[in-house]
Amino acid sequence: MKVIKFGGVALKTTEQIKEVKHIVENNSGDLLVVVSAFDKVTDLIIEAGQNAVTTPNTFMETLNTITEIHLGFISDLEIVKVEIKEEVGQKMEELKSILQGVSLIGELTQKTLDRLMVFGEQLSSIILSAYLNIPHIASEKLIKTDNNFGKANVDFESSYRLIREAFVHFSGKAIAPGYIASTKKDTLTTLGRGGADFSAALFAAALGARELEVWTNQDGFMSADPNIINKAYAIPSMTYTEAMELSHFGAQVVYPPSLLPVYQMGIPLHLRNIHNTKGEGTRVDRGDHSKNISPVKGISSISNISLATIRGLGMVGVSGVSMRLFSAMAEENTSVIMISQASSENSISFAFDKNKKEEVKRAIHKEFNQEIASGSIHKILFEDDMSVVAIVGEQMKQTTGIAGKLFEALGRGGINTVAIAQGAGEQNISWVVRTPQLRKTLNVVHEAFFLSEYKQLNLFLIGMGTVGKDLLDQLNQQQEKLKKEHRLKIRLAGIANSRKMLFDSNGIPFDEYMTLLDRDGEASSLPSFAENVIGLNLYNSVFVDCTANDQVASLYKTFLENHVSVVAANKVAASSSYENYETLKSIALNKGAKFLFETNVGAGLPLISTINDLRKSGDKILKVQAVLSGTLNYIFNTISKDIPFSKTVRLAKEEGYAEPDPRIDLSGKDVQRKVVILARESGYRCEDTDITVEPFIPKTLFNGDVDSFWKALPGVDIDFENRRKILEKENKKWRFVGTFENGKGSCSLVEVDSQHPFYDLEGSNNIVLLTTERYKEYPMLIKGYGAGAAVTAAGVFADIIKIANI
Ligand SMILES: NC(=O)C1=CN([C@@H]2O[C@H](COP(=O)(O)OP(=O)(O)OC[C@H]3O[C@@H](n4cnc5c(N)ncnc54)[C@H](O)[C@@H]3O)[C@@H](O)[C@H]2O)C=CC1
Ligand SMILES: N[C@@H](CC=O)C(=O)O
Repeated sequence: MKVIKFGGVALKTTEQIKEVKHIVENNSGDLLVVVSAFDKVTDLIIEAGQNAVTTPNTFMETLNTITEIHLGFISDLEIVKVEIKEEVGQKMEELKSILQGVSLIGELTQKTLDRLMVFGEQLSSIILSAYLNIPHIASEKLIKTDNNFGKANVDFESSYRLIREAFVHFSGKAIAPGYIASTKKDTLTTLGRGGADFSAALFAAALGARELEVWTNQDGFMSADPNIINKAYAIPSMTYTEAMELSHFGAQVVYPPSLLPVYQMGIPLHLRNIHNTKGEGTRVDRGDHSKNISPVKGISSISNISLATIRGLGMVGVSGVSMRLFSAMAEENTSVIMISQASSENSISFAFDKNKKEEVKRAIHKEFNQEIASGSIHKILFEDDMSVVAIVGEQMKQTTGIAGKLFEALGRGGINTVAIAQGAGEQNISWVVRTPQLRKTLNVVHEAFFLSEYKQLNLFLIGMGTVGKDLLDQLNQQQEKLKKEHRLKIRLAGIANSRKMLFDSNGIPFDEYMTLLDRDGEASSLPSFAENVIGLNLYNSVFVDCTANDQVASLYKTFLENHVSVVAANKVAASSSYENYETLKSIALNKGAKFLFETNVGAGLPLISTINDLRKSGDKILKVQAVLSGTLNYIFNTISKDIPFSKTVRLAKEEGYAEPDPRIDLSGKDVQRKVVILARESGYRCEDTDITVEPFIPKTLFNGDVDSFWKALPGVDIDFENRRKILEKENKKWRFVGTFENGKGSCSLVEVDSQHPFYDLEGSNNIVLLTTERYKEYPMLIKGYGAGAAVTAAGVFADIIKIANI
């Protein structure tokens, strides 16, 4: 014998019902088909009952809809038996007269509601019996319950006996309505919403079925809620305990009480999807599932939860507090979904359905009246808009590090866990989060336990000039390699230039971003960019700043506070006031985000990271002497009798070395910023006023706007040429040198001879001499390209990858 159950969602359309017929016909051997009401019918019956109470006769409209649904199926399924139409007509008359009674009395008791609701399953089983051409069995006569109407408790012994007696000579196929039952005195009852699963499980258990197959519109138990996680997949197999745990914490695949009868009798449960009949579904049985790759089987979650916390020193060491609390909840018929109690016992928190808040309040105040009055319970706190999330798996108890991995992932995702619980059975860890963080929580945990094959970063980039564009090209070229060799996926979730911005949480293709930005982008606005980044709430979000803009730099604080890491090519933030620099660093630390700006000094050269590594290993930076401007070094290497100073500046701009506003380079400001950043990273509380700058061109050039600067610039060419000739004769070179010692420093143009370590410094190269306690006599030397699109973009890229920790 096999039992197959079809839920209402699998009985939604004529096509689905035709599929049901295939499934039934393809099952050879003895078969019992258990059915729910047709889709939506139970809800319509409840609606009709409620209408009957409030406004007499308005139920007729709903009743007509119910009639139409059933007659519609009879006609579409081409059921020609006249008796079926008559039987359905009779049932509808019966239903109507009960509704009229409800309307007259103006009251709808749970008992009467049960009386109404049985019609759904009765009608569907009558029609399907005719369509499938198999006999119909009256389940209500075989499943016996108490009179707890609405969700009656099953009398297993009597039910099993009656079912076995009814089937003693059975062979072939039959159909039975699910959900409905009756008391000892034959009063009709129901088994609770979803109870048709339960009926099927009772039949399967009583008859020792070889399998119970349940057809819904889902592929089975999923690794996480597929409405939230689009990468969720069906779990092929699991134990009864795992299924029970997942169901308890919100996985709505099978009605949880149904698991007990099949578990007790060891009957395999197979969950299938009517929309995917070829799919494997999920098998729940006593088999050994320990060979599964992940010890965590699935994640489930329940929203619409409230959390109550009771605090009081008077609870410490007092026995029976929990017992009293939960008995009080039981008296109010309130189910406690999760409990968390600190070992100090001075507080206990529990999660429950938010609709039960009044009952919970009443129960606490009634039970702990005296303790509240005496102050031994001093605080009762209710928090709404909560969700409970659980990871479930029987193998979790044999695996160390699950909790560590879970809470590390949550921490990195910036998710605050409000309460935590893990039973001694170690088959689940459940925790409470605020509902707005639920989506991110599920993503983070799903990735940590199920998709750890790939790590994903979500990038948001502002600035698509020299550096930004090159970065996007490099990301495009490297993406496959990163996926293959490092299991890292980089998703471009948002971009902006000064005109437009575009977001797509599924990823903007790296090779099409400009076309898409132009076509679909909205007007650029920094506050709205930040709102989008934070609103999207994607895990592993990274903001990348490839502008030189101070307004963009002012967004970092908000990003870091919201656990979005920041990678900045822009030097404004790290060289702003020490207070701001320190604040950003400490927010990043506290929020588990990263604030990285390696390219702020020496472009792609590993300067900041080297200084950090030296300091972490106990070294102390004593002095730094450096050439830090790619632009200036290029200018002083390029200037000649044929190429005047003003032209070298233009060339530096064209080469992509100069700042968007080249006056920042020529004024020495850019080098001053870099020295400030190096001093700070070396551990000194340095402000820009601690680093003096000696200008080498007249300050008047910096008055006015950039256009007037370009116009005035050739005015200094003759003076420069005269100075250059003398320098050439002396076989010297100009180097703009930045230096600091003990947190104080300077930037100035220095003439170096061929003996000087900075003499041979080609093109736009930078050089840095680090004198430390360990590198004292022979300072450490770092040298190489100090500006330019490719090397800077590569430096930004390296910072991004550091965030992924691969
Ligand atoms: N070019 C280089 O060699 C290096 C540059 N950097 C830094 O990288 C940053 C970018 O430099 P480049 O790419 O060379 O400059 P760029 O001028 O070529 O690009 C900057 C881009 O930012 C855009 N932008 C400015 N404000 C914006 C806003 N509010 N919203 C959207 N977009 C905005 C501009 O339209 C421009 O396209 C600068 O902070 C620079 O100091 C750092 C190391 C080396
Ligand atoms: N304008 C800068 C670019 C790098 O920081 C320079 O020329 O060094």
